[in-house]
Amino acid sequence: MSTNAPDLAELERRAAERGPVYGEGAHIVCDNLVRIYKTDGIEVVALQGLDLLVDAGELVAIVGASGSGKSTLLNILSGLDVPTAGVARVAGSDLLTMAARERLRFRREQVGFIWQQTSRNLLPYLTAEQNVELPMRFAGRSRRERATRAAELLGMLGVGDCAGRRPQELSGGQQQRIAIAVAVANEPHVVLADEPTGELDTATATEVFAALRRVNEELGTTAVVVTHDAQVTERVDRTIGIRDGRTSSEVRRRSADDGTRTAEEYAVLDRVGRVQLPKAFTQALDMRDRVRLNLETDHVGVWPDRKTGRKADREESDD
Ligand SMILES: Nc1ncnc2c1ncn2[C@@H]1O[C@H](COP(=O)(O)OP(=O)(O)OP(=O)(O)O)[C@@H](O)[C@H]1O
Repeated sequence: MSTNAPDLAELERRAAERGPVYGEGAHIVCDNLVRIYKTDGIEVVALQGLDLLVDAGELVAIVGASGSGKSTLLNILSGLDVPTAGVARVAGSDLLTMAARERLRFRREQVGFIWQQTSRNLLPYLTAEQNVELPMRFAGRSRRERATRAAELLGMLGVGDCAGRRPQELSGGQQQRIAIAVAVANEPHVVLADEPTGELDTATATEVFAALRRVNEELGTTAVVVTHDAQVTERVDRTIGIRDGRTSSEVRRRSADDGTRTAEEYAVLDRVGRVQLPKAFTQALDMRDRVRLNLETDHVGVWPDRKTGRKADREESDD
């Protein structure tokens, strides 16, 4: 062995010198997250190295084409599904290494989930109030505490008058607002919603999204919403685009002092320096296989490779 090899103390010193760990301080951390489904010997890579950071108290929307991996991501973050590889952490809980008992507790107490299908969120034979109390019963809360919190949440979400009614006696919008109350009953760190307004008309969808926003603002619950609803994406500050199982783009919206909203689109730069160019850009310039890069003082230029770009071929044959 070379006498120059670093000893243990030196290796520890070097490790301590490295910068902060990726996602340190973030509430939700996905680092190179992979989920492969195996059915009948066929492998489907639903997530292929997805990176995502969400801060505590944020409300973010996730968008993407059908099959891009949105539901897979939410199922992992909610503890329903286990990733194949990578890192997934929610409020400090490691979703890869969690034991079964911890996972059950995580699902009951740390996250709340709202499904698109109103019928999936509530038990049909219980009243709205009983539905909200149920997760608190599982968490061992007293009868009085359960009743007080259920009444507070239903009132806050504008469905206090529905407390004694069963789901079939309620509209879709009322059911979804009660589902939000159920999801946050145990004061979870995070609420996850998969197309919560997907089955609703525009006016009702607005009310349901307003209820979700209220929970985010007033209770401080971090919220991640998968949606196709432009109304939702226009109202959140951050919309994350997923393409082929990876985070590909991000739109940040800000409100100016006069109330107007401005949107800026970003591409995601991952830790190893990869950027996914939007399909519209690569198609417009016929970029494929490889591109030429140029470092300028304040930006990086990306050009189609003259040899592979079909337009370039045509231009060359025209010369
Ligand atoms: N349980 C499963 N077994 C096998 N393949 C699956 C399973 N769940 C999802 N997939 C596959 O993983 C990929 C991602 O699916 P996912 O449901 O996460 O996409 P999505 O973006 O939520 O789509 P949609 O908007 O249609 O709901 C798809 O190719 C899908 O067919």
